[in-house]
Amino acid sequence: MSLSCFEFVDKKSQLTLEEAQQLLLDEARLWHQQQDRVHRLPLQQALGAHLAASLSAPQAVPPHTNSAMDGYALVGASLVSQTQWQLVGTQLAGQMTSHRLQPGEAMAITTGAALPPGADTVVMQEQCHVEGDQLTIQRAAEMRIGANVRQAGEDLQQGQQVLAAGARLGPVQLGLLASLGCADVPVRPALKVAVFSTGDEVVAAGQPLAPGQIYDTNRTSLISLLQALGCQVSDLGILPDDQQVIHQALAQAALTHQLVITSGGVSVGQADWIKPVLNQLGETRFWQLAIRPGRPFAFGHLGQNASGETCFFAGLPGNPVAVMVTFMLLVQPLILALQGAEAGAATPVHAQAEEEIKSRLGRSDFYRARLSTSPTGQLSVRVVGEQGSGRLSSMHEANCLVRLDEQEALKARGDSVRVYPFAGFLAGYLA
Ligand SMILES: Nc1nc2c(c(=O)[nH]1)N[C@H]1C(S)=C(S)[C@@H](COP(=O)(O)OP(=O)(O)OC[C@H]3O[C@@H](n4cnc5c(N)ncnc54)[C@H](O)[C@@H]3O)O[C@H]1N2
Ligand code: MOO
Repeated sequence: MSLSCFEFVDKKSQLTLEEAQQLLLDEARLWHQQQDRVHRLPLQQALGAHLAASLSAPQAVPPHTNSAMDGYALVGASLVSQTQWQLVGTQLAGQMTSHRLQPGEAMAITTGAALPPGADTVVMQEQCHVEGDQLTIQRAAEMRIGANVRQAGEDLQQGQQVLAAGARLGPVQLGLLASLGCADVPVRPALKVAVFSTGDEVVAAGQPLAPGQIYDTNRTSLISLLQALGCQVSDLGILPDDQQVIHQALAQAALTHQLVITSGGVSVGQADWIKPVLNQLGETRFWQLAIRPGRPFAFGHLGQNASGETCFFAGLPGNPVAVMVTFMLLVQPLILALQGAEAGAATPVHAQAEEEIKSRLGRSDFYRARLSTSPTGQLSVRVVGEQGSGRLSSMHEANCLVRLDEQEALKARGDSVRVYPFAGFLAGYLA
């Protein structure tokens, strides 16, 4: 809890967002050089994981040339010379006839069935007429040779790189690997992350509130954000504003995790113990950023865990919106990098300001806002709701953050502004 009434700020010691992001990515790169963590997961357990190695197609997809329609397979050149074809059998999906079709012959075929030898064209059933074993085709001469046929390897060729190392495995990527017959994949193991809330005033949901107390918002937000990134999360509860207890709890958590995250107690108040404890247990790599919300943000190391790996620490501010914003801008890129992702921090898009926007202070200001698309495809954005960093309800109204830097103190209506859509952060698979 911050009890100090004065705000003394040494602006020179505050990193910009980009400086902080770069430092986090450098730390993650170093960490990866020190250990080569790979394990194999069955495809259906690999959602959200990152590939540890690039993967090439062991075989072509589709493996055989096949029909895209239910209909009749024939020799395409015969469409101009014939008016009738003799039906010589049926090829269902999963079957493989050895009969080689001659120009005057046709074979009934279903969607997905391999083309019989000699055939190169399929005519849709709806354009055909069958009597006995004789097939006639409406406007046969207008048909395209090669119509309704999917060539072997037209989706993926054998040996072609399908996914690069670091790719995030979402539903699309997992489907692609399944189409190649992969039963399991080499991935980076899920990051083990411990989450604490801190503060004497903070109470877990389900308990009665005494005067002066509030419910714990941040643990729930953080745990769900971490789960969406595929982390293995330990919910370690709420710590009181007590240096000894915090010291003990962080030291213990550092033994079995790769990242420990706290919220609250990271500012300059009399009861803010996070920074001193971080310095006792390990080291602070940076503290205080030139962003709002989220200036008090501590990043560092808590020494080594029981596996000999560096255990990272992120001390987020207590205000619930500052938690969300610093997670999106800083913790998420760190986690993605530690989990071996190829993508870095989210990049902004540009949109027209629907109204004037003023920056409030000499740092990067992130406003909760709503991004819309006009019928002509023009992106526009307006700030929504109250911007106090304790006011989570305006986060719910918003679908993006608008960023105004120190040198962009005022944006007029119609000016272009930088926007970070939540979809880019929260969907994760887009990263
Ligand atoms: N003199 C100064 N005071 C403050 C500064 C500063 O630079 N100088 N920075 C302000 C900013 S910016 C923020 S953000 C806060 C961050 O302070 P702390 O990280 O020490 O956080 P607390 O003081 O513990 O809490 C802030 C606020 O958030 C509420 N909180 C805390 N944890 C939770 C939780 N789990 N769920 C819901 N709400 C929580 C807490 O009750 C406070 O209201 O410091 C400013 N002060
Ligand atoms: O981190 Mo604070 O007020 O900038 O929310």
